Amino acid sequence: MQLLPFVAPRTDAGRALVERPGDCRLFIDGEWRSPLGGEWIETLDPATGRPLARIASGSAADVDTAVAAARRALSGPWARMVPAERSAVLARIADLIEAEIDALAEIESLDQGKPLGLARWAELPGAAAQFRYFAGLVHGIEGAVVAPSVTYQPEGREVHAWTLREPVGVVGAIVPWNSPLILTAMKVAPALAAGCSIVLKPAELTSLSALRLADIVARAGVPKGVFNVVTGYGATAGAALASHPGVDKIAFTGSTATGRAIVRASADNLARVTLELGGKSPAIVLPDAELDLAIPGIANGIFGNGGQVCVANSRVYAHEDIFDALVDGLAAQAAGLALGHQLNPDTAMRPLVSAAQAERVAGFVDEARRDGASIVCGGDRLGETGAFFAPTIVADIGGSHRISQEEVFGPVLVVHRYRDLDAVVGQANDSPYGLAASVWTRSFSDAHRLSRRIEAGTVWINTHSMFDPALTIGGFKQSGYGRDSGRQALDNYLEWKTICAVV
Ligand SMILES: NC(=O)C1=CN([C@@H]2O[C@H](COP(=O)(O)OP(=O)(O)OC[C@H]3O[C@@H](n4cnc5c(N)ncnc54)[C@H](O)[C@@H]3O)[C@@H](O)[C@H]2O)C=CC1
Ligand SMILES: O=C(O)/C=C/C=C(\O)C(=O)O
Repeated sequence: MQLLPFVAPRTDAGRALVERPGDCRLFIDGEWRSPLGGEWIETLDPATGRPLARIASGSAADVDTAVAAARRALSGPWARMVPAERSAVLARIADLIEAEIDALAEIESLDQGKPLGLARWAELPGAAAQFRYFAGLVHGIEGAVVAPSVTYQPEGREVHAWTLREPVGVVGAIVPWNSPLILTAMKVAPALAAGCSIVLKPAELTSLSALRLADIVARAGVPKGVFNVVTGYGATAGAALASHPGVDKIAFTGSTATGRAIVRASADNLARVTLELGGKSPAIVLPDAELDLAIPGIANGIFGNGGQVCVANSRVYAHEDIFDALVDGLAAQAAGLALGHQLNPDTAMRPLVSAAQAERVAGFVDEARRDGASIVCGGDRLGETGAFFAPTIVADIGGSHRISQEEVFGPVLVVHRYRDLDAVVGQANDSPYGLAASVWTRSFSDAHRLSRRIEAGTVWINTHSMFDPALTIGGFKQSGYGRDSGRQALDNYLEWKTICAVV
């Protein structure tokens, strides 16, 4: 298959990555610093395998320095800033992301492999929107006046009590590589809004947009030490941050296995932890579904961003009356997706984040094939670097097979046929995960009843993967705990303090 070719970047930032790969240092205490251990990691364009930059490989010593800076910053001007000022700084971050969005989009697209249009028109506006939304919520941080019923106050005195919200302290934010800047914004915006200081550890494959964000955050007026970025591997920089006694809270998005490791690493410090983990989200298609909506919606939910989306609808349960029409329609959508370099404006299906990820995805599909599954379309790695994976539909495989149960994190859809709606709810819920689901039907009453029975943090009706800063997102079961986005996310970064006074 012919892949759409590389197209030269249009911004200075994009051209610099392609033409002059340089070194990207750590951002600690308001300064760019070389890693103490002197180690670097090469970051590649996943489509071509060509180097874009070297990022610093942060060590435990770098994490120590960053956490110390973040602790000092907690008693600095950021914590004392009045809400209107802090809100204005967050809004300025949003303004700067928007002003520099073309450069940021090329950085994100080249580094991560996502189509330029997805970065430019969806994810980066989404990142700016997170900062704008939490800029608004800064004004809503408030406690309550409480009327206690205690009877043991001294004669003639009164008891007055009230609650305050205070920043939780130093936040260690660890984010993955699938949607780097928006997932970073989902942690950093509410943490800043709450008055916390932050040490961010981006994914080693995709750190470039986080480093550009550090520059933006500083220019927006966030004081030094409040926002620090330590790039590096999970096993070194990530593990050091997760176990650091100076960190009050860990906010993590990534795999369930690493989520467990983070809980273990933070246990001795009893750091507060929120986890947005893996998923195996089902789409349930009823016999009366509008296929004109369901086919492109489900195709986008699994093939968009190469299926590297935590909420991707990687399992479909289609009623037998519409199964063939749905699967034919999905296969036609898959066939219409042009694979190519992420900067090519005609590319719809991008390379996966790395050749290793494509290899992992191929492992799932090959195993299903060996176990008797039908490969309706796709099924193979493509391209010079092997990072491309064709959009794939797998049928005729049981619900307990690994490909129906585990997070593949690639453009691979498993389709199951059902007859009985009650039984299909059980099948949809037969998963260790509970991140998201969708229901496709013309009957709002069926959709409403089903959505109450599905074990998932989000249930979409006649759509999938619809994100908004105001809509909280997070998992049931082993998809994690705590929430990103929405008012609920702000709570992750705030403590309650009770004041009780005899007057
Ligand atoms: N649900 C989601 O949003 C994501 C799910 N995944 C799943 O995980 C699979 C493997 O991808 P990985 O890159 O290995 O995911 P990962 O969960 O290990 O990586 C996410 C982040 O955690 C960091 N990390 C890794 N080990 C760590 C540790 N011991 N302590 C602290 N931080 C650590 C990484 O450096 C990265 O910044 C994917 O194929 C996919 O199935 C991966 C990324 C996101
Ligand atoms: O585009 C958005 O607004 C959010 C994207 C989020 C993901 O890709 C994810 O959580 O995996």
